[in-house]
Parts: sequence; structure tokens; C-alpha cells
Amino acid sequence: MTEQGHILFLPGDGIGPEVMEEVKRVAGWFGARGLVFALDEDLVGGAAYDRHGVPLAPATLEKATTIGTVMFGAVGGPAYDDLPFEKRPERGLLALRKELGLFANLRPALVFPALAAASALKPELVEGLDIMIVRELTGGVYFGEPKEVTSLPDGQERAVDTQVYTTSEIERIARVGFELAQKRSNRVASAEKSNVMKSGILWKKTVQRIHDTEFAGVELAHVLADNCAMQLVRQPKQFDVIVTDNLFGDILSDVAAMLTGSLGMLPSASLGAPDQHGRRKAMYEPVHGSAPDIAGRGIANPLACISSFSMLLRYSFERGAEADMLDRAITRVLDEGYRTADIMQSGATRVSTSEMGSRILDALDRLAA
Ligand SMILES: NC(=O)C1=CN([C@@H]2O[C@H](COP(=O)(O)OP(=O)(O)OC[C@H]3O[C@@H](n4cnc5c(N)ncnc54)[C@H](O)[C@@H]3O)[C@@H](O)[C@H]2O)C=CC1
Ligand SMILES: CC(C)CC(=O)C(=O)O
Ligand SMILES: [Mg+2]
Repeated sequence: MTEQGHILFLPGDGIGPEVMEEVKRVAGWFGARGLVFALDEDLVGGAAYDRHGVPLAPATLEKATTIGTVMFGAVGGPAYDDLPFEKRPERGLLALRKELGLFANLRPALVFPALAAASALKPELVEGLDIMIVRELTGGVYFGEPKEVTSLPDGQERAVDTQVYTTSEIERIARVGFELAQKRSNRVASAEKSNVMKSGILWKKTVQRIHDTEFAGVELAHVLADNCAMQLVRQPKQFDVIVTDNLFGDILSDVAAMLTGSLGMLPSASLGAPDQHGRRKAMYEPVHGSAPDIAGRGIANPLACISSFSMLLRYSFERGAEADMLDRAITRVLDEGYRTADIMQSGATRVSTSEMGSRILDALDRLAA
């Protein structure tokens, strides 16, 4: 059977491998029906450190670069918290993002009708919510130099992280936001801190210029990032696309996650720039981390990771029909009342990670019949 593409699975640590197992079953389901991918797998994060002494082995990075499409689980955990900074599992993830040039992180926050009551907010505030957070992913304070801790003569330590953005980094992420808004409801909110940060002033000015010169038909609002966090909780449906930097995007997307009911529901796609053939490197990962507090118990919600696979089908392989089908399977399973512990509601049926995977496969069977 002809392979339609090649995917590298990097399950990582904690609940990463648990939720990825369910994605592999979904990939197998599509494979049995003709959508066959060549599949590779490797270690990343703490698992890679245990084997190789580094969170991302050079051979793994090479594989990710050559294959170009990565399904990532999650990394990190208390066992690795005291490692030297560069050996920490999270550095493996950051290196992948940087080395693959994945500057655009799309984090949709969608409230499924069946889960409106599982949100931390009142159902009427979140019913029908559909936000797309567009987070800049390879610049800003997570990567800026200097990034160091030095010792001061008085015995104190001094830690420095550098928030830095260039015009072109802001321009390209702004374009991603505006282009997405044109396919949605034509509204962009750009979040920064132009009241206190130089990088915020450049961000606001650049986004405004890209708007005025290339996307004048899109409605643009500038919002201070702290106010944006507050507005997301106060009146989330005022937003459609939110474009923001690396740090603010990290925080705002965790806030948005709770609007949807659980961090276990939020997928993401991290995309690079298209090459001359229009192909872009990409990595798909749930927004959540390795959840050490529940790891190993088989209770993690695999839906964020499964939804990330749906984004992979859509964005890397132009398989919109199959992605739609998978999204419908998720909606159906939730409508039928199946819930992992994090989204459990009274009257619903509580299921484990693998049972949730089985329910998704069953819904796919019924949708395909
Ligand atoms: N992309 C990644 O690999 C990320 C890794 N991390 C790392 O993960 C470790 C834990 O970080 P935390 O701050 O605790 O964030 P976390 O996202 O791992 O967990 C936060 C809370 O959400 C719950 N949760 C997360 N995903 C869930 C799921 N699929 N189903 C059910 N409940 C879920 C957890 O049980 C926990 O109570 C740290 O080492 C951190 O650096 C954190 C965020 C992203
Ligand atoms: C490097 C990650 C652990 C940062 C993060 O929380 C995220 O990207 O969501
Ligand atoms: Mg985060």
C-alpha cells in the first residue's frame, strides 16, 4: 500500500506515552482504511536523558528534520527538575521548535457542546466558544540572549532572561494570524505589553502596519496581555483570533484551556514557513505537559493529543475530510457521555485513557459505516 506521508512519534515522559498510545491506535484505524503513513518513533525529554544523557539526541533531531512531521507527547517531571538547565527535558522540546523553525503555534480553544458545563465558567459564557490563539514560538523571552545566572560580589545571584523580537519575526506571525482570521470571522486581537515593554511597542506598531498594508479588511484590536487574560475569563466570546508572543501565548492558552473544561482537551500545531514546494515542517502536540500527578494511572485524557493528530491530518497532509471525521468522532463520544476523570460530570460514564481511545475508534467505525 502506498504511504501517504511519514510521521515521527516522540511520546516523551509522564502521560505523554499514555496519550500517544491512543493516537497510534487512531493512526492504525486510518491505516487499515488506506490512509497509511510510514511511522517512526524515538525518545525525547527525560526518556532521552535517561538513555543518552541529553533531552534531544542529535540523531533524533536529524530524524525530525528529515521526516519533517512530528507528533509530540509531553516532556518533564520531578525526577528531572534538578538537572542542569541545558539537560532539562523541556530544553529538548524548545530545541525541536527552534531547529525545525516552527515559529507559528496554533492553539485552538473550542468548547464542545457536551462540555459547556465542565468549564470553570458559567455555561452561557463559553457555549459555542471557538478561539484560535496564534502564539509566536521561536522568539521572545524563551530564546533571547543573554539567558544566564551570574554571581554578584555581595553573594547574591542574578538571573537574566531576554525578551527580544525583530520586525520580521513579528511580521510573519502577524500574517499567520490575519490569514487565519480571513478564513474565520475576520477579527484579530493582538496581545502585548506596549505600555511597559520596548518589544511590546515594536509588536504593536508592526502588527498595525501589516494590517494596514496587507489585511486592511480584517478587524484589528490591540489589547494589553494582562487585560487579555482578564477578558478571556470575563467575556471569552469577544475573541476570535488572538496573536501574541511566546510567553504571553503560553500563559493565555492555558487560560483558554480551562474555558474548554480541561487542559486535556487542547491540541496544537506548530508550523514552519513553507519551502519552495509549499511543504512546511510541523510538530503537533497537546498543550498540556507530562502531568506527573496522574502519570502511570491510565486516567489521562487523550483527546488533546488525538485532536492534535487531527490537526496533523489537516495541516500537514491536506486530509481535511479525515480530520473532520476524527473531530466528529470526538464530538460524538462526548455527546454520548463518555468522560475521562478531568472532565467528569454527574450522570456521565467515566472511562480510562485506553477506554476513551476505544470509544473514539468505535465512533469512527460508526461514522465510516
Ligand atoms: N509541552 C510540554 O511538554 C509541556 C511540559 N510541561 C512539563 O510538564 C511537567 C508538569 O507541568 P505542570 O505545570 O503540572 O503542567 P501539566 O499540563 O502537566 O499539568 C497541569 C494539570 O493539568 C492536569 N492535566 C494535564 N494534562 C492532562 C490530561 N491530558 N488529562 C487530565 N489531566 C491533565 C494535570 O494532572 C495537572 O493537574 C513539568 O515538568 C513541565 O515543565 C508543561 C507544559 C508543557
Ligand atoms: C517548553 C514548554 C514546557 C513550555 C510550555 O509550557 C508550552 O509550550 O506550553
Ligand atoms: Mg504551556
